[in-house]
Amino acid sequence: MTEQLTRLRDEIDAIDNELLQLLNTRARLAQEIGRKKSGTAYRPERESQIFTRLKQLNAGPLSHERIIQLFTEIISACRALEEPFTVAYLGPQGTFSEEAVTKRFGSAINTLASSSIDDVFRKVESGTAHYGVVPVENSTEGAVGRTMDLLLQTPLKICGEIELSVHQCLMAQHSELTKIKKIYSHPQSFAQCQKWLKENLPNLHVMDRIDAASNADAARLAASDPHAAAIAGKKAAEVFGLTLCARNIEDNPNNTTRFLIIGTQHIAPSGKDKTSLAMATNNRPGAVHELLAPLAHHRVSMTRLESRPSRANLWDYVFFVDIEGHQEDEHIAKALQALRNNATFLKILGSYPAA
Ligand SMILES: O=C(O)C(=O)C[C@]1(C(=O)O)C=C[C@@H](O)C=C1
Repeated sequence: MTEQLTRLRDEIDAIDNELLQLLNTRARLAQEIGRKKSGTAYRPERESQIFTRLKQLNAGPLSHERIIQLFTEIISACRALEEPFTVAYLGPQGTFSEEAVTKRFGSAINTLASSSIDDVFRKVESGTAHYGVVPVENSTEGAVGRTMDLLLQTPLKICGEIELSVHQCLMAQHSELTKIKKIYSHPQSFAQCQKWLKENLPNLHVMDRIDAASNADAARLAASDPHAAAIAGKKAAEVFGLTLCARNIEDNPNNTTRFLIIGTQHIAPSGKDKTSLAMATNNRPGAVHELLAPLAHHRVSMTRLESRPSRANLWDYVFFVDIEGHQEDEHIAKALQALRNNATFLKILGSYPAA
């Protein structure tokens, strides 16, 4: 080893020693905050402010994304010292929902894989889990109707949102593509990877594509067959001990799924928030225009508008609206009051930091 290399490694050792001390000092401060504050340890508004500040300060060479990932783990470890908590998500293990949980909460939490979106809501409502993570919309597939229907009925609040780039990978027991005779995946994932499959595995017939209940299930099946591969997220490869043969094989690299964090907690303003609402109005010409007019009047930006058939009456609709701002911001509070006067039904689903 050259002298220069030894010197550089000595410098890294010295920095690691400092980092170690600083991390434990940070952990002790978090413990002290945990003893002093009332309520739960998880404060998404504070975490969002920390990330915004770090992104502003970060001069590289580490990317913003890497910095957020590293600090998510640091905060996750500190939070766990304050209070361990459990997050339920749409399972099985190895799904994109699980990736979303780790992206936001880090790995120092307990997770509970649940069999359905209903089951995630039930686990949080009954107190079995402190928070739940459910998909709400995908940039190519659209809204997840079941999540929206349950938001109408539940006493729970939206406490946060997570945006996850959905990257599909081909995985198998080995990386020899020539040995692969069949592929398992969820039909939606097959649809998202058509072009790659045609170009890279042209000898595989459509008949050799076998639908699975979920991507994670596909990975589980491929793990027991040396002639099979699966298309799934990279988390599934970790869970089932598979080799990644190809990454990012989706036709549209911007495919994103948005998840909601649901819980019982009221989230304080972070300075960059969203508020989600569900509303209904009379079924007559111009009613929707009138209903939403207060948003324009109070200069509130709407980031999403989605309608769902109401379960109560045929041809009645519920409108799901996301706006920029927190319900405690003055102009938002005024707009909400005006909306309440116009609507036949209004439910504030939650105010939370924007992803
Ligand atoms: O500031 C707090 O309330 C903390 O508990 C500290 C801390 C952190 O590690 O920075 C940990 C958990 C919270 O979700 C937010 C921040």
